[in-house]
Amino acid sequence: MPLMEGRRDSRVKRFLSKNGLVILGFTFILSLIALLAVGLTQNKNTPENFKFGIVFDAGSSHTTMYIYKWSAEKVNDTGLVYEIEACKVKGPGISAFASNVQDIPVYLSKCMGRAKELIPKYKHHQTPVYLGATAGMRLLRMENEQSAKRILASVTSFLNSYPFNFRDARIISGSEEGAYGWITINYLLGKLQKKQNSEDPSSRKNESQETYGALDLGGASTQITFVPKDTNISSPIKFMQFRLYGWNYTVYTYSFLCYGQDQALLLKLAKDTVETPSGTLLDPCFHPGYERMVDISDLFNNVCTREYKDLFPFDKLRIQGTGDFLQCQERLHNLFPTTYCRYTSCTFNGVFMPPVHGEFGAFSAYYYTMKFLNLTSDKVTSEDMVIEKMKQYCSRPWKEVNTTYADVKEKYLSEYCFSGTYVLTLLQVYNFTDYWKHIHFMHKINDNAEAGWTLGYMLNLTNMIPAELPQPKPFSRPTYISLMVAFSLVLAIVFILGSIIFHKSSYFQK
Ligand SMILES: Nc1ccn([C@@H]2O[C@H](COP(=O)(O)OP(=O)(O)OP(=O)(O)O)[C@@H](O)[C@H]2O)c(=O)n1
Ligand SMILES: [Ca+2]
Repeated sequence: MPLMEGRRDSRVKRFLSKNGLVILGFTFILSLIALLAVGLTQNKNTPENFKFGIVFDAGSSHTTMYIYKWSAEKVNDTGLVYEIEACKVKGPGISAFASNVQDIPVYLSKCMGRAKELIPKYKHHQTPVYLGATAGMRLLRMENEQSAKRILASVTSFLNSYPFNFRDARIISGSEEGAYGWITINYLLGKLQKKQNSEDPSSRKNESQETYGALDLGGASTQITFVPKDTNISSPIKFMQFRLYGWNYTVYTYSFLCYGQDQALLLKLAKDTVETPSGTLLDPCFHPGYERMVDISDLFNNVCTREYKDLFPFDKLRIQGTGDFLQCQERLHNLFPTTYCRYTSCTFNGVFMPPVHGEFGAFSAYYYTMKFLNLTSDKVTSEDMVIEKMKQYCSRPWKEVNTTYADVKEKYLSEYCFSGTYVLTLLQVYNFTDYWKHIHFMHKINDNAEAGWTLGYMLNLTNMIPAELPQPKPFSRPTYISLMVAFSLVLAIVFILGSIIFHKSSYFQK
């Protein structure tokens, strides 16, 4: 019996040494293939999952609806958000609806219809909708808080009736407007994510100065925002602190209410009327031959001009253009009192501002005006070049200008002499005189999105800009896959070679 058992044992051993290794090897290779398949499937490119966001910019002169689109997988990277639509709402700014709030649904419905068309239906419920109102509504709130509330309530109930994820409709502050504009342009210019490549902490200071300052000019207010050279100076205005992608920023921002283009023109006309009360105003800021009638009640029935209100023996003002840039500029300088300053440095009206520093992006009405005047090119490197152009442009007869640019809206066209002079004067007051080449007039940045506060607002509210740098993965996906394949192959080859050697040696031993 023991002999029989011994023989069976050795047969089993032989079977195992002959076929066992083959079975094991086969199983091993199958496992490797499975491992690779799982790795590759897990890491393969799935179709991109896009997200959308809607922001209404309810400005003083008009409302625009922006739709942004980005990849859900790359949510914390930067420069990946695209503006896919800028729908201009037909009509004035929302503050003009104080006495006819019932018309707000009709006013906003066309652009909301566009949003429904452009965003896939199954994404509607997760698409956030925000409306931010700026200086026009700030002024209305100062004049009549109830009216401002009624307008926002009507906007809220209308936007809520859509299948989107409506978040809120509110008046944003001037500092928010300035800060979000600064975030937008630096995000789009790649100034924030560029830091990811820097590993040298000593370069932190220089790098933080690399951001662009932001200059925004609207119809009713204007903002200036930048990282000052010296952030340790004592400031009566709290600097804003941001931590973005692992870096700290100390940012100065100020919003001048009533110093947007439209309100500044009213301010100028009101001051002129008070200083030389006459039914006819010879105005150097309009082209020779241009005429416009303005109601005195409209001119002074306004938060920005009411301090000049007086009794006049006429109720209409006739404006007659004389087209003289230098005289226009002299008049505009009167809007910016600079003599009084309690701090180390000021802009105007005694407002603290550190000296301007770094490169600046100038957008909205800065851009519209300078674009029309053909002054946005980088070849315009000095203020003198702008002055020469303005002298010549303002002196052109209105008739000639009107026929040359027949396709430009008359409201805009008639005011480009004024607004060009205003832009130049405002920048002089900010002290950009010897700094002109550092101003970059911009509209759409890198074909991604328009410069303005809306994108920064949405990035912030959807937490798309992390405070800390996302931890980079040790290997990129192609490297990871190649390494997996290479090591699996090496393992397989070693195993096959090993089993052949083992098999042969046990055969010879027999
Ligand atoms: N092609 C254009 C478009 C606008 N404008 C002028 O630009 C100013 C409005 O600029 P905008 O940035 O649209 O202002 P709002 O956002 O409406 O105003 P705010 O930011 O002050 O609320 C107005 O004076 C308008 O006449 C212009 O000159 N040319
Ligand atoms: Ca604006």
